[in-house]
Amino acid sequence: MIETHGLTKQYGRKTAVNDVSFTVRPGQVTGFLGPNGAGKSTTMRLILGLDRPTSGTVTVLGRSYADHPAPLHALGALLDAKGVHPGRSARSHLSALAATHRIPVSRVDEVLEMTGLSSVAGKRVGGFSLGMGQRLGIAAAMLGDPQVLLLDEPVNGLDPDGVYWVRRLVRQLAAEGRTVLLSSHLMSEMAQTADHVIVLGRGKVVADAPIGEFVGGSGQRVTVGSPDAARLAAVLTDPGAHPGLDIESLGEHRFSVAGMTAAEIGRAAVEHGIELHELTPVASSLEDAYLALTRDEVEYTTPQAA
Ligand SMILES: Nc1ncnc2c1ncn2[C@@H]1O[C@H](COP(=O)(O)OP(=O)(O)OP(=O)(O)O)[C@@H](O)[C@H]1O
Repeated sequence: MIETHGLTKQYGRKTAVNDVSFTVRPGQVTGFLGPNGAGKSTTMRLILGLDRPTSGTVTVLGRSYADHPAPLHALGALLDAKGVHPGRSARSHLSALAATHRIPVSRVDEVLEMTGLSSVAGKRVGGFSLGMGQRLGIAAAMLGDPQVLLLDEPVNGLDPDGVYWVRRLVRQLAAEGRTVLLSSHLMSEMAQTADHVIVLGRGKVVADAPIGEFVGGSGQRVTVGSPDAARLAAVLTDPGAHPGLDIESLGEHRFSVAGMTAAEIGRAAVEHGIELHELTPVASSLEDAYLALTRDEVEYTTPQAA
């Protein structure tokens, strides 16, 4: 379990994390999302005691990370996969880490095996690919068999096989009752991995919900196709007819509607004698829900493509 209460971090005049309170529960994978600069890395550093909060508290298994007598057994973290001496071998890196906690060498071999690195255990880390470096970072996080895992962009640089492996690993760790906090910018991957999502925007929590609720809450859209699309759109948007309706054009003969069911649109078309060629409810994705929520929270925006 990770708990934050009123967690705030200021760097000079910049408030990177602003009064953030959340609980990351055991037995599930919690996705940690947010646009660039939203405060995810800062929050993770605060959880790990690598930075001191300006105010508020953060605990791991009921106490601050620094107060754990053997922190590697409480929390394993993957923050920056490049933070390893390049001249060392994977095995010597893990062995040095293990020695700080009197973790037996047999556990080093176990995590090398678990992460698929046994065959390259003696090779210099400097020659590792990004994906191998990520695997080594995950091996280090797993070394102390911790109850809590904090993984910042663990699939970054991994090939599809590696992405699948991380997904299965984190699902298994959660099924064992561990607490897993996982950040990623890959929404499709997150949708397949997380049970719960916490979304930050400009340093604040903008969503904290089970993934189904988060995706469902953004509402369903219906794609409508008609040779008389403009007239149908005009009927639907007739003032007062359907307040809160949102229509997006998808070309001359198609548009997308939020705020009405397919049945309601079909009925309106029949009532006005308008021919329909398509009426498709489209389940929104995690990506849709995320983009809708964070549209106003993005600190560094990209100009819209024309
Ligand atoms: N050491 C620092 N000094 C000054 N400002 C900082 C520092 N660390 C982070 N910031 C600022 O705090 C804000 C939050 O940054 P943070 O790295 O936590 O965001 P993030 O959500 O992890 O972003 P990304 O997805 O890009 O990794 C940003 O505006 C960043 O510029």
